[in-house]
Amino acid sequence: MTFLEIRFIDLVDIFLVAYLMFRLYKLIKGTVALNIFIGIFSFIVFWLLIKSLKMELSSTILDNFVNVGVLAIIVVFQQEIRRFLLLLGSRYNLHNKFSFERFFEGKSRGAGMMNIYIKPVVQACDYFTRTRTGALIVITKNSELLDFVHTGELLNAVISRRLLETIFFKNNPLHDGAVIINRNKIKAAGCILPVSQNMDIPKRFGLRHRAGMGITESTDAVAIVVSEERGRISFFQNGRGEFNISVEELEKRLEAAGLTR
Ligand SMILES: Nc1ncnc2c1ncn2[C@@H]1O[C@H](COP(=O)(O)OP(=O)(O)OP(=O)(O)O)[C@@H](O)[C@H]1O
Repeated sequence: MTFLEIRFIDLVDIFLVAYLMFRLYKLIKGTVALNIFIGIFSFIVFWLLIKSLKMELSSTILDNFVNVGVLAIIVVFQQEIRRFLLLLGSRYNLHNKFSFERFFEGKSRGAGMMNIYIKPVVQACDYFTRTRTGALIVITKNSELLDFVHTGELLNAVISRRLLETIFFKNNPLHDGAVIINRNKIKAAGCILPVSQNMDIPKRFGLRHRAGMGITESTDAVAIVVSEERGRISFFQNGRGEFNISVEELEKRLEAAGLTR
Protein backbone atom coordinates (compact mmCIF):
# COMPACT_ATOMS: atom_id res chain seq x y z
CA MET A 1 0.00 0.00 0.00
CA THR A 2 1.39 3.41 -0.91
CA PHE A 3 0.85 6.35 1.43
CA LEU A 4 0.38 8.98 -1.23
CA GLU A 5 -0.26 8.23 -4.84
CA ILE A 6 0.09 11.19 -7.17
CA ARG A 7 -1.28 10.79 -10.67
CA PHE A 8 -0.48 13.03 -13.61
CA ILE A 9 -4.02 14.41 -13.53
CA ASP A 10 -3.48 15.50 -9.89
CA LEU A 11 -0.54 17.63 -11.00
CA VAL A 12 -2.72 19.17 -13.72
CA ASP A 13 -5.38 19.76 -11.06
CA ILE A 14 -2.93 21.49 -8.71
CA PHE A 15 -1.54 23.59 -11.54
CA LEU A 16 -5.05 24.61 -12.60
CA VAL A 17 -6.06 25.66 -9.09
CA ALA A 18 -2.77 27.55 -8.62
CA TYR A 19 -3.30 29.34 -11.94
CA LEU A 20 -6.90 30.29 -11.10
CA MET A 21 -5.81 31.55 -7.66
CA PHE A 22 -3.07 33.61 -9.32
CA ARG A 23 -5.51 35.13 -11.85
CA LEU A 24 -7.96 35.88 -9.05
CA TYR A 25 -5.20 37.51 -7.01
CA LYS A 26 -4.15 39.67 -9.99
CA LEU A 27 -7.78 40.69 -10.54
CA ILE A 28 -8.44 41.81 -6.99
CA LYS A 29 -4.94 43.04 -6.09
CA GLY A 30 -5.09 46.60 -4.80
CA THR A 31 -8.85 46.48 -4.11
CA VAL A 32 -10.75 45.92 -0.88
CA ALA A 33 -11.82 42.56 -2.31
CA LEU A 34 -8.29 41.29 -1.56
CA ASN A 35 -8.84 41.79 2.20
CA ILE A 36 -12.20 39.99 1.98
CA PHE A 37 -10.50 37.18 0.04
CA ILE A 38 -7.81 36.83 2.75
CA GLY A 39 -10.57 36.82 5.39
CA ILE A 40 -12.46 34.01 3.61
CA PHE A 41 -9.23 32.06 3.09
CA SER A 42 -8.36 32.29 6.81
CA PHE A 43 -11.90 31.21 7.68
CA ILE A 44 -11.63 28.10 5.47
CA VAL A 45 -8.24 27.15 6.97
CA PHE A 46 -9.70 27.58 10.49
CA TRP A 47 -12.77 25.50 9.55
CA LEU A 48 -10.64 22.67 8.12
CA LEU A 49 -8.47 22.70 11.26
CA ILE A 50 -11.51 22.46 13.55
CA LYS A 51 -12.94 19.63 11.45
CA SER A 52 -9.70 17.66 11.51
CA LEU A 53 -9.53 18.08 15.33
CA LYS A 54 -13.13 16.80 15.45
CA MET A 55 -14.37 19.71 17.60
CA GLU A 56 -18.06 18.92 17.23
CA LEU A 57 -19.76 22.08 18.50
CA SER A 58 -17.54 24.60 16.67
CA SER A 59 -17.61 22.49 13.55
CA THR A 60 -21.46 22.33 13.53
CA ILE A 61 -21.70 26.12 13.84
CA LEU A 62 -19.08 26.75 11.15
CA ASP A 63 -20.68 24.11 8.86
CA ASN A 64 -23.84 26.24 8.82
CA PHE A 65 -21.81 29.29 7.79
CA VAL A 66 -20.11 27.32 5.03
CA ASN A 67 -23.47 26.06 3.73
CA VAL A 68 -24.63 29.58 2.97
CA GLY A 69 -21.06 30.69 2.22
CA VAL A 70 -21.28 30.18 -1.54
CA LEU A 71 -24.26 32.50 -1.76
CA ALA A 72 -22.54 35.04 0.47
CA ILE A 73 -19.41 34.91 -1.72
CA ILE A 74 -21.48 35.52 -4.87
CA VAL A 75 -23.10 38.54 -3.23
CA VAL A 76 -19.86 39.96 -1.79
CA PHE A 77 -17.80 39.35 -4.94
CA GLN A 78 -20.56 40.21 -7.39
CA GLN A 79 -18.46 42.88 -9.15
CA GLU A 80 -15.28 40.81 -9.22
CA ILE A 81 -17.07 37.73 -10.60
CA ARG A 82 -18.63 39.92 -13.29
CA ARG A 83 -15.22 41.41 -14.16
CA PHE A 84 -13.61 37.97 -14.23
CA LEU A 85 -16.25 36.59 -16.62
CA LEU A 86 -16.10 39.72 -18.78
CA LEU A 87 -12.33 39.34 -18.96
CA LEU A 88 -12.60 35.70 -20.02
CA GLY A 89 -15.25 36.59 -22.60
CA SER A 90 -13.34 39.47 -24.11
CA ARG A 91 -9.88 37.86 -24.07
CA TYR A 92 -11.11 34.71 -25.74
CA ASN A 93 -13.80 36.13 -27.99
CA LEU A 94 -14.19 33.36 -30.58
CA HIS A 95 -16.11 35.51 -33.05
CA ASN A 96 -13.22 37.95 -33.28
CA LYS A 97 -10.51 35.31 -33.26
CA PHE A 98 -11.89 33.47 -36.24
CA SER A 99 -13.52 36.28 -38.22
CA PHE A 100 -12.60 36.49 -41.91
CA GLU A 101 -11.75 40.18 -41.46
CA ARG A 102 -9.01 39.37 -38.97
CA PHE A 103 -7.79 36.50 -41.10
CA PHE A 104 -7.17 38.77 -44.08
CA GLU A 105 -5.85 41.65 -41.94
CA GLY A 106 -3.42 39.24 -40.35
CA LYS A 107 -2.16 38.18 -43.77
CA SER A 108 -1.64 41.70 -45.03
CA ARG A 109 -0.12 43.32 -41.95
CA GLY A 110 1.19 40.65 -39.68
CA ALA A 111 -0.44 39.12 -36.64
CA GLY A 112 -1.22 41.27 -33.64
CA MET A 113 -1.54 44.55 -35.53
CA MET A 114 -4.89 46.32 -35.32
CA ASN A 115 -6.38 48.39 -38.07
CA ILE A 116 -6.30 51.66 -36.12
CA TYR A 117 -5.12 55.05 -37.33
CA ILE A 118 -3.29 56.20 -34.23
CA LYS A 119 -1.75 59.34 -35.72
CA PRO A 120 -4.93 61.49 -35.44
CA VAL A 121 -5.47 60.18 -31.92
CA VAL A 122 -1.94 61.11 -30.88
CA GLN A 123 -2.22 64.53 -32.54
CA ALA A 124 -5.54 65.21 -30.81
CA CYS A 125 -4.00 64.24 -27.44
CA ASP A 126 -1.14 66.64 -28.12
CA TYR A 127 -3.73 69.39 -28.68
CA PHE A 128 -5.61 68.39 -25.51
CA THR A 129 -2.47 68.65 -23.37
CA ARG A 130 -1.65 72.10 -24.77
CA THR A 131 -5.21 73.41 -24.30
CA ARG A 132 -5.88 71.53 -21.04
CA THR A 133 -8.90 69.80 -22.47
CA GLY A 134 -10.10 66.76 -20.53
CA ALA A 135 -10.40 63.64 -22.70
CA LEU A 136 -10.98 59.92 -22.30
CA ILE A 137 -10.37 57.73 -25.35
CA VAL A 138 -10.74 53.96 -25.36
CA ILE A 139 -9.30 51.90 -28.21
CA THR A 140 -10.69 48.40 -28.48
CA LYS A 141 -8.76 45.30 -29.49
CA ASN A 142 -10.55 41.93 -29.62
CA SER A 143 -13.62 42.88 -27.64
CA GLU A 144 -15.80 45.50 -29.34
CA LEU A 145 -17.19 46.77 -26.01
CA LEU A 146 -20.70 47.00 -27.43
CA ASP A 147 -22.20 47.15 -23.92
CA PHE A 148 -20.31 50.37 -23.31
CA VAL A 149 -20.75 51.76 -26.84
CA HIS A 150 -24.51 51.66 -26.28
CA THR A 151 -24.27 53.88 -23.19
CA GLY A 152 -23.21 56.79 -25.42
CA GLU A 153 -24.07 58.36 -28.79
CA LEU A 154 -23.37 56.14 -31.76
CA LEU A 155 -21.18 57.95 -34.32
CA ASN A 156 -19.50 55.37 -36.55
CA ALA A 157 -17.27 58.14 -37.93
CA VAL A 158 -13.88 58.02 -39.61
CA ILE A 159 -11.14 58.83 -37.10
CA SER A 160 -9.95 62.39 -37.48
CA ARG A 161 -8.03 64.74 -35.25
CA ARG A 162 -10.51 67.58 -35.71
CA LEU A 163 -13.48 65.37 -34.89
CA LEU A 164 -11.83 64.22 -31.66
CA GLU A 165 -11.05 67.84 -30.79
CA THR A 166 -14.65 68.82 -31.51
CA ILE A 167 -16.07 66.01 -29.39
CA PHE A 168 -14.03 66.98 -26.33
CA PHE A 169 -14.59 70.73 -26.80
CA LYS A 170 -15.96 71.88 -23.44
CA ASN A 171 -19.31 73.21 -24.68
CA ASN A 172 -20.06 70.17 -26.78
CA PRO A 173 -22.79 68.03 -25.16
CA LEU A 174 -20.77 64.91 -26.06
CA HIS A 175 -17.59 65.97 -24.24
CA ASP A 176 -18.68 64.21 -21.03
CA GLY A 177 -17.75 60.54 -20.94
CA ALA A 178 -15.54 58.42 -23.16
CA VAL A 179 -14.95 58.09 -26.87
CA ILE A 180 -14.71 54.48 -27.98
CA ILE A 181 -12.62 53.71 -31.06
CA ASN A 182 -13.30 50.37 -32.63
CA ARG A 183 -11.18 49.27 -35.57
CA ASN A 184 -10.82 52.34 -37.80
CA LYS A 185 -13.97 54.12 -36.60
CA ILE A 186 -14.92 56.45 -33.78
CA LYS A 187 -17.74 54.20 -32.73
CA ALA A 188 -19.35 56.33 -30.04
CA ALA A 189 -18.89 59.32 -27.73
CA GLY A 190 -20.22 60.20 -24.30
CA CYS A 191 -19.92 56.59 -23.14
CA ILE A 192 -20.07 55.60 -19.49
CA LEU A 193 -17.33 53.26 -18.35
CA PRO A 194 -16.92 51.15 -15.21
CA VAL A 195 -14.95 52.97 -12.54
CA SER A 196 -11.93 51.21 -11.05
CA GLN A 197 -11.88 50.52 -7.30
CA ASN A 198 -8.09 50.17 -7.37
CA MET A 199 -6.55 51.86 -4.35
CA ASP A 200 -3.15 52.26 -6.02
CA ILE A 201 -4.34 55.22 -8.12
CA PRO A 202 -2.94 58.41 -6.59
CA LYS A 203 -5.61 60.42 -4.76
CA ARG A 204 -5.18 63.45 -7.03
CA PHE A 205 -6.71 61.57 -9.94
CA GLY A 206 -10.48 61.52 -10.15
CA LEU A 207 -13.21 59.66 -11.98
CA ARG A 208 -11.91 60.18 -15.51
CA HIS A 209 -8.71 58.32 -14.64
CA ARG A 210 -10.60 55.68 -12.66
CA ALA A 211 -12.88 55.09 -15.64
CA GLY A 212 -9.82 54.77 -17.93
CA MET A 213 -8.34 52.17 -15.60
CA GLY A 214 -11.70 50.47 -15.01
CA ILE A 215 -12.35 49.61 -18.65
CA THR A 216 -8.89 48.07 -19.05
CA GLU A 217 -9.32 45.93 -15.92
CA SER A 218 -12.22 44.01 -17.37
CA THR A 219 -11.40 44.07 -21.10
CA ASP A 220 -8.39 43.96 -23.41
CA ALA A 221 -8.91 47.58 -24.56
CA VAL A 222 -6.42 50.37 -23.93
CA ALA A 223 -7.42 53.80 -22.63
CA ILE A 224 -5.90 57.26 -22.90
CA VAL A 225 -6.80 60.00 -20.44
CA VAL A 226 -5.83 63.65 -20.76
CA SER A 227 -6.31 65.51 -17.52
CA GLU A 228 -8.28 68.73 -17.70
CA GLU A 229 -6.60 70.05 -14.54
CA ARG A 230 -2.96 69.41 -15.44
CA GLY A 231 -3.04 68.68 -19.16
CA ARG A 232 -1.13 65.43 -18.56
CA ILE A 233 -1.51 62.22 -20.50
CA SER A 234 -2.08 58.85 -18.82
CA PHE A 235 -2.14 55.48 -20.54
CA PHE A 236 -3.99 52.41 -19.24
CA GLN A 237 -3.67 48.79 -20.24
CA ASN A 238 -4.55 45.54 -18.43
CA GLY A 239 -5.73 47.51 -15.41
CA ARG A 240 -2.39 49.27 -14.99
CA GLY A 241 -1.74 52.95 -15.54
CA GLU A 242 1.22 55.06 -16.57
CA PHE A 243 0.72 58.63 -15.53
CA ASN A 244 2.21 61.80 -16.96
CA ILE A 245 3.71 60.44 -20.18
CA SER A 246 4.73 62.52 -23.19
CA VAL A 247 3.01 62.48 -26.58
CA GLU A 248 5.97 60.56 -28.04
CA GLU A 249 5.71 57.99 -25.26
CA LEU A 250 1.99 57.67 -25.92
CA GLU A 251 2.66 56.90 -29.57
CA LYS A 252 5.19 54.24 -28.55
CA ARG A 253 2.75 52.67 -26.04
CA LEU A 254 0.04 52.47 -28.71
CA GLU A 255 2.44 50.87 -31.15
CA ALA A 256 3.63 48.42 -28.50
CA ALA A 257 -0.01 47.52 -27.85
CA GLY A 258 -0.26 46.48 -31.50
CA LEU A 259 -2.37 49.49 -32.48
CA THR A 260 -0.65 50.88 -35.51
CA ARG A 261 -0.78 51.15 -39.20
N1 LIG B 1 -17.65 56.38 -15.43
C1 LIG B 1 -17.25 57.29 -16.31
N2 LIG B 1 -17.23 56.97 -17.62
C2 LIG B 1 -16.82 57.87 -18.53
N3 LIG B 1 -16.41 59.11 -18.23
C3 LIG B 1 -16.42 59.49 -16.95
C4 LIG B 1 -16.82 58.60 -15.93
N4 LIG B 1 -16.72 59.24 -14.75
C5 LIG B 1 -16.27 60.47 -15.04
N5 LIG B 1 -16.08 60.64 -16.35
C6 LIG B 1 -15.60 61.84 -17.05
O1 LIG B 1 -14.67 62.47 -16.20
C7 LIG B 1 -15.10 63.82 -15.92
C8 LIG B 1 -14.85 64.16 -14.47
O2 LIG B 1 -13.59 63.90 -14.23
P1 LIG B 1 -12.85 64.17 -12.83
O3 LIG B 1 -12.63 65.63 -12.65
O4 LIG B 1 -13.47 63.41 -11.71
O5 LIG B 1 -11.58 63.39 -13.32
P2 LIG B 1 -10.04 63.48 -13.10
O6 LIG B 1 -9.59 62.08 -13.18
O7 LIG B 1 -9.73 64.30 -11.85
O8 LIG B 1 -9.55 64.22 -14.40
P3 LIG B 1 -9.26 65.77 -14.69
O9 LIG B 1 -7.84 65.99 -14.32
O10 LIG B 1 -9.51 65.88 -16.13
O11 LIG B 1 -10.25 66.58 -13.83
C9 LIG B 1 -16.58 63.84 -16.18
O12 LIG B 1 -16.97 65.13 -16.55
C10 LIG B 1 -16.73 62.81 -17.27
O13 LIG B 1 -16.55 63.43 -18.53
